[in-house]
Amino acid sequence: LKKRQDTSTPAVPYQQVEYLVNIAVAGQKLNLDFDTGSADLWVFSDSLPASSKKGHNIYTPSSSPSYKVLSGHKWSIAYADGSGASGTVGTDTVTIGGTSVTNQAVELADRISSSFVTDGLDGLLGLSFSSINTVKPTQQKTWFDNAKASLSSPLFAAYLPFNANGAYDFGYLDSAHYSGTPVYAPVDDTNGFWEVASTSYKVGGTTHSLPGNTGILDTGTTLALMVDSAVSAYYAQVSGAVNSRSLGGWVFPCKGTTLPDLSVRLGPTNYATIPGKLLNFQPADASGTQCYGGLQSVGGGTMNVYGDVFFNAFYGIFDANGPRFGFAPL
Ligand SMILES: Cc1cc(CN)n(C)n1
Repeated sequence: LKKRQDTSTPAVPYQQVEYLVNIAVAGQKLNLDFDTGSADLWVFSDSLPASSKKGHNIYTPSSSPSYKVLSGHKWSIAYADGSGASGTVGTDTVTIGGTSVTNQAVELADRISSSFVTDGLDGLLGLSFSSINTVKPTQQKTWFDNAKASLSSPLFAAYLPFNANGAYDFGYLDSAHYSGTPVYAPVDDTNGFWEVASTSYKVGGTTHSLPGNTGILDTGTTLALMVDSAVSAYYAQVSGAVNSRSLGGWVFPCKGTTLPDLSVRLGPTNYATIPGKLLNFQPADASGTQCYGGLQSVGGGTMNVYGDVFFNAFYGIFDANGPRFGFAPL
């Protein structure tokens, strides 16, 4: 698994950093973004315009003897960051690590939004619940849903250390990827996400309650996105922090700032503490004067999004038995 840092200045509320994993679709190797916040497996296909295909690995169904068209099926997905893709559907054998799934729905993109052209990925592999897969008229299952019966345990775990190679462990927990003992929170899959109760947080020695709030564990989102009251309370602890419209979110002086830790409650009991040093995402402007925060606003609603910033601090365990989400410090 390779981490790719998107170094462009954020023009949108948060950047997409891809965790690229090499998978083989019928022997054709592709770098896919493993996304626990969506349920579609889609790939750059040869039906894309030549300009979109440049620099990418392209899946060519015609050169795969095991590919079958899923006739009359279409898909179309729109992500929270404004990106999107759509196309047709087939099935093929998809192998990750040592596990192959035959007749896996592989969604062929014939249209993709511009951000995917510049990103180093060749598609996405959805790892949320299959209930939000976008294929019509017959909804399709995720690779994990199809694979889990053949795994030693019906779980996978995300190991995504900051600025280092990471891994996804399917079917087992790798003790080299975490410390201590994992703690677990019940998952409510009603919305198709790995969603847990997240009703309070701690910053600067104060505990703040967020009655009725939840959080989704989303490896496809780069940052931690929380409701505005929490984001304001956090940056109130950071001198010089401002919410900059022009820079696309909360920024603070790069020089001389020590960011506070942020503890978020996951489930009924446990808090996960993200060290402040992981909450400095990147310089927000060419001069490097202002730095862009790893915590940004989720916009409206009561659902926080715990993205890669969270996984930079915690091994994340997605366990279909329950379902439940476990975490342990890296
Ligand atoms: C492409 C993509 C995936 C996600 C998270 N599920 N976002 C926000 N964008």
